[in-house]
Amino acid sequence: MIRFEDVSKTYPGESAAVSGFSLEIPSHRSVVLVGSSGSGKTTLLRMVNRMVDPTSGRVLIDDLDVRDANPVLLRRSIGYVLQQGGLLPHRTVLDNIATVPVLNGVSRAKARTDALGLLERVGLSESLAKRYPAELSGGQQQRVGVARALASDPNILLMDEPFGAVDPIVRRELQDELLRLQADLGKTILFVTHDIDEAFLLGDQVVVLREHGRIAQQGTPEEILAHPADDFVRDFIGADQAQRTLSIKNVGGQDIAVDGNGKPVGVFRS
Ligand SMILES: Nc1ncnc2c1ncn2[C@@H]1O[C@H](COP(=O)(O)OP(=O)(O)OP(=O)(O)O)[C@@H](O)[C@H]1O
Repeated sequence: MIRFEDVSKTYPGESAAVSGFSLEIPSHRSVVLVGSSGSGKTTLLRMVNRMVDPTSGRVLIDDLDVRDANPVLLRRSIGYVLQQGGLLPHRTVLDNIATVPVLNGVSRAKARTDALGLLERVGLSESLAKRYPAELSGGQQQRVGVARALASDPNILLMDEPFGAVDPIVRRELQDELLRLQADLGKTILFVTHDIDEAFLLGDQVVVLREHGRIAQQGTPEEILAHPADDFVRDFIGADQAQRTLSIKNVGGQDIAVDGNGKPVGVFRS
């Protein structure tokens, strides 16, 4: 469990990036922070592994104040996936994945064998193991980034716009892969995005942020979609947009769903 207790962060010379944010992320669940650029998402995520220390308030992991943890060991114990993969350019795919286990004292041979298993887990062929990051597609790099984050078998995964830089089709594949992995592994995931559709797809709970990390609404995707808290949330989720407004049309005895423009989007099955 991760708990943010009334945390604020003001960077030197700036107005508050985050102001009075509190949230509990239950173990084995995925929570998505979604908000516009500058709403404080990355700042909040980085408070968990102490890449950012709050100006006030505290962050707890299973009742341990992260400020009492050694930052290096804390970071090694938490998986972290970034938008650009964050892979080490001069290390092969296999050694990128094996890096943290080796730092944690696992033998290089075992770490490499485990890394091969992880490649398969994230849907990559073993034939990529000896390549360097620059020899991979963007989507493959992100998969390696996920494998690397999983390598030390962390309880917590922090994911900062991990699929933001790939095209929509690859992005959808990566999202499906993450859902499959999460069904298997049950990690505690804190995921950051500015894409509300991604948030609804991946989050057990979704937290919609306004500026300064203020929570506009938190709930399941269903709750937020069914009952947006206010006009800010309604606008943010596009509740009134044609593609979210569905109705039923009967065509030759078959019920189909059409959006607000009358465009068919699906079929009802009994
Ligand atoms: N190291 C820093 N020094 C000064 N100001 C910072 C620093 N990091 C972030 N900020 C500021 O804090 C605010 C929140 O930034 P943050 O990156 O947390 O937001 P975000 O929601 O993740 O944005 P994005 O979606 O663009 O990544 C912004 O106004 C940003 O300019």
